[in-house]
Amino acid sequence: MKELRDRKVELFRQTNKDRARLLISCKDQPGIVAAVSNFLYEYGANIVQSDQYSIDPEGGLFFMRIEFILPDLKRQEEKLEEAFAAIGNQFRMDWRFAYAYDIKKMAIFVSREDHCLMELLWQWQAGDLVADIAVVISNHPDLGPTVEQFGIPFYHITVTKDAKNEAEQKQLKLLEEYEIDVSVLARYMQILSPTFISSQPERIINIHHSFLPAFVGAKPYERAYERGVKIIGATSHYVTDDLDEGPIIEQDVLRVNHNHNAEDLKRLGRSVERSVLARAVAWHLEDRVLIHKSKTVVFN
Ligand SMILES: Nc1nc2c(c(=O)[nH]1)N[C@@H](CN(C=O)c1ccc(C(=O)N[C@@H](CCC(=O)O)C(=O)O)cc1)CN2
Repeated sequence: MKELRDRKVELFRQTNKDRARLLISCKDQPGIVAAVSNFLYEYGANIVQSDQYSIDPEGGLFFMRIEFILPDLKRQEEKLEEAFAAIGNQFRMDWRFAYAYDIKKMAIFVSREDHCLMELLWQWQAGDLVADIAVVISNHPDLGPTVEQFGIPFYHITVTKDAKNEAEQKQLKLLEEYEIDVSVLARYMQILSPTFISSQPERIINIHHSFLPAFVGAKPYERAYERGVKIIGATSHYVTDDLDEGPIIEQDVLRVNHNHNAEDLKRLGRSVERSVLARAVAWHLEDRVLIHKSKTVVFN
């Protein structure tokens, strides 16, 4: 299976060696699309996907994701970005280029529940999730053997209420050592400190096992059962200091009824959690998610 994955990743790299994405947000005004598309045309690029969105009522904000092919891209990266700076300045843009061949390094944090972790590992092993899953970190030892079967390093770092900071320092050291681009909390049941979050801004993705904003925090299924809900759900969001209130990337729901107890809700919810997290992670890896204040624009 490793050979299959390696072949798929290498094929992805070859197929996408000239593919780049340009992500833009700025104050909406006439001429942006023309200026950007003309710049790419004059630079010899072929635009293969272009999405944009304007929020008028909230002060006229413009968001754009444009995907293009530019022959011999790797050699032109620096000059391309230097040349685009003039347009960025002209429209006062927040902008960045992302390159498909820069496959993101991912850390997965997990506690004891394995379903979200396994979904990511299965998709990664099949080559469907294009990431370099460099390390799995857990506050429990249970999933070590499972992870190591995939050939991925596993670190058990105990987290206690009295020594959370020490644990986080060890975690952060690993993220630095593995040069992690994105961390995924796959049912990781520890609240991260502001210090930890600020070291990875807008690069920590969580799966919360409820249809937020309902049932923020711990034990959402038990609370949903007590409330007598007819729908359960899952929400994937970026992690911020405000628990489970970060920008939402993806959500989904499932109908339930009076026949289902709390354990049934957990069982039924697991499939929703897995698919919601996998979509959210894939969109982040493909640079399809733009964040604005407490919300996202997802060009999927
Ligand atoms: N700063 C943030 N940290 C985390 C977030 C977040 O949005 N901001 N999301 C959570 C995930 N989560 C629900 O999805 C969650 C996890 C843990 C808890 C909690 O109360 N944990 C206790 C310890 C519980 C235990 O030891 O089993 C705690 O940390 O004190 C609530 C919600 C991940 N982290």
